[in-house]
Amino acid sequence: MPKYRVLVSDPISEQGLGALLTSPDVDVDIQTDLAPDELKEIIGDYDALLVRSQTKVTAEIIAAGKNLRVIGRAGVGVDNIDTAAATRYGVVVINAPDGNTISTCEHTFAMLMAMARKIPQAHGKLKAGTWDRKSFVGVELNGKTLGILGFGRIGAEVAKRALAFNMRVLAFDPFLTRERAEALGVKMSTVDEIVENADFITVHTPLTKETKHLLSRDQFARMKDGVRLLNCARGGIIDEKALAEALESGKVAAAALDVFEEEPPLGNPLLDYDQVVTTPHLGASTEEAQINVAIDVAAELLNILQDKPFKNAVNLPSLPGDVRQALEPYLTLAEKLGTLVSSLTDDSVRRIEVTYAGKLADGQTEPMTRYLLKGLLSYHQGETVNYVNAPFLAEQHRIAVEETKTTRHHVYNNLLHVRLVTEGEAVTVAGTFIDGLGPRIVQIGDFTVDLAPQGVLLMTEHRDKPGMIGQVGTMLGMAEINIASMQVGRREEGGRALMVLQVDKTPEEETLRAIEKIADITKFRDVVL
Ligand SMILES: NC(=O)C1=CN([C@@H]2O[C@H](COP(=O)(O)OP(=O)(O)OC[C@H]3O[C@@H](n4cnc5c(N)ncnc54)[C@H](O)[C@@H]3O)[C@@H](O)[C@H]2O)C=CC1
Ligand SMILES: O=C(O)CCC(=O)C(=O)O
Repeated sequence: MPKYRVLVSDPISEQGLGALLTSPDVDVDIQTDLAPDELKEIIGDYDALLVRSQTKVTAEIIAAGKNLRVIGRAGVGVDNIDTAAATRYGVVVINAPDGNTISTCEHTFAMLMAMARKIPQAHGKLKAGTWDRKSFVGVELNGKTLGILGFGRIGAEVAKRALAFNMRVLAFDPFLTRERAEALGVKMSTVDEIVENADFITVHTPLTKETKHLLSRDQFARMKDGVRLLNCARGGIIDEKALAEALESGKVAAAALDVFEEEPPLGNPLLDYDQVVTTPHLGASTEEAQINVAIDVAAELLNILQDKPFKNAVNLPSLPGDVRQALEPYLTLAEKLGTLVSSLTDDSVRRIEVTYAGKLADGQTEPMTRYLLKGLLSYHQGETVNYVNAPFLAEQHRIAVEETKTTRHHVYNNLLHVRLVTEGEAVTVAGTFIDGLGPRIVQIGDFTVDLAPQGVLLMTEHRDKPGMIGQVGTMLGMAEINIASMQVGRREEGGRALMVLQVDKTPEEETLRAIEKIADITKFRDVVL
């Protein structure tokens, strides 16, 4: 009996979806002609939704997806998915960033050459019966300067091909380093340098607030006369109105467009210009790319559904496999400490102070804080909290999160210390990971303890006096609750003391309340880790 239901709502290569289609855990429904209302009506039945670019995954659809855990995009751009809404609802959004790089790069290059040699125009005229050799004089690429805005996967592949055609390549990307540019044989440049010096300019960024109209009137005014532009990334990176004016004036000699601000671009005046070579968003439309992206997204989707590590989440910071593996034990520890510290107070939480000490301070701490918040918030909010939405929910509850790192600790090689500050008090726990022993809780409040973070914990704070352990033990015995292990600690003889019992199952409410009422027990808590 399959455990998970996956809805595929756009045409995606079935060959590539093999891993999903053959998994005994998964039931796949392919329905590629759903209207938005129909999708909204049925999405509640599915654990995962798999789309290409046609399906608009709006906040409304995500809200209706009561069981939705993951949305997969068979491709790179996720602008058809409301990722902010997905984060709010704790739904992971994944994409397939590698599978269509080469196809999109090759398409860009095909467009570049088609534009330079006016191939589509000449083709059309000849097919219409006219042998015209005068109207289609083109330009060579040899020796020309190509400016690349956005030097990620596709931009870098375009550069390699341009260099093979003996072009000079200028590149701008906020993450491009001089060393990498030099190694690839391109010149690291500013946007202005590209705008002012390039014969051809191609954009390969995502569409964001910063890249919207990256090339607009101001930039066109500073370009070389007769510059040629390409957009095989996202409509809107080049300002379409400004482009139309620049084509009109002759400033821009030609443009090659695979993408548009509105798709399909019905009535878009750019389609009327003879100098515009165009395709209907075909960058990734090859047999290979469609199989590759489907394979990648199917594998990741399955990983998420089966709670295995995954890497291509768009709304979660990505962790290289080895980093994730090294962090794994601490992630579990962090989540358990979050639950434990939350169980120690009933007040509303204002601030969480997390200290990463020893070797924990050397690496990435964000994932541990995320897991800690998940444990902490789910103590009160249950299953609505997950690793995706925990930081968002903390922010929404106005819980301040403060991280401190200190590379040394006088006792432990690694220590995760959590102080939770509420309106009226502050409670503290700490844990460590000991090789050969596993995760250990080493501090509860101001008491030193040593216990594995697992199972049912009963914790009392009481006055240190004879008979306290016996009274609690007797009550548990009468309720047939077996004690697996016990820790006691005290500040000083006759002073405040702590008892932590690990028991085999959670006692009934009346047993818990009876223990709580024992004279000299000042605080009593139970928690399942
Ligand atoms: N036409 C089509 O069918 C396809 C289009 N695409 C689109 O191509 C674009 C690039 O894809 P990839 O190279 O795979 O992505 P990528 O993530 O590998 O590269 C994008 C690069 O843009 C850079 N960038 C971001 N903001 C920038 C800015 N303001 N100025 C300059 N660079 C900036 C990033 O640092 C990154 O290196 C995406 O928008 C994607 O959706 C991708 C595949 C197919
Ligand atoms: O699915 C497609 O063909 C569109 C590909 C695309 O634009 C992307 O991957 O960003």
